[in-house]
Amino acid sequence: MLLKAIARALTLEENCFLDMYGEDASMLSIFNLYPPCPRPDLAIGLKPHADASVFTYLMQDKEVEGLQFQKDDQWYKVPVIPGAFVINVGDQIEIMSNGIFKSPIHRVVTNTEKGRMSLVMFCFPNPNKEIEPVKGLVTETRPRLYKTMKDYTSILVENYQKGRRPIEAAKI
Ligand SMILES: O=C(O)CCC(=O)C(=O)O
Ligand SMILES: [Fe+2]
Repeated sequence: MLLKAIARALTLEENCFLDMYGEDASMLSIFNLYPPCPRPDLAIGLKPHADASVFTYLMQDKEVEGLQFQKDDQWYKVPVIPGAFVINVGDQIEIMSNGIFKSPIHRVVTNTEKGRMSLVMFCFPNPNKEIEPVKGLVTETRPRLYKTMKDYTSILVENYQKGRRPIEAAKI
């Protein structure tokens, strides 16, 4: 649905993202638990990162804030809206859209009072499937910015603990 909507928003053939994503895609679900922290100034809940997924569906704690997104070197809080999903664009949409959709940097901060829980669901194509910028988004004025990639999750694993963004490995 979302992939079709993105294609239509860019006036592209509506299956162009979906065909690359494939029918045997997977979803990885993780519960995150952030206990209260006596020194939020010293300890981060989740360090700044961008998601390696195509999309991420996030169900936040219904009471406790903590998620922040970075834009122009500033951090912006995501408000708590009980029952709402936050849908985040991951690195693989950045690649497929040739950089039109950006996979944003985000982090989770702790607080002294309350623990926080979240449920994240990452959508990944099959690791054998190749992803690359869709043809309709590569033009003379907007050259191709990313390589053809496969098994992007393993590129994340190679780079994450070294503090490097996996998307850098995909850039031409
Ligand atoms: O806990 C959250 O609100 C966000 C978690 C997150 O960004 C992640 O697991 O990638
Ligand atoms: Fe994340």
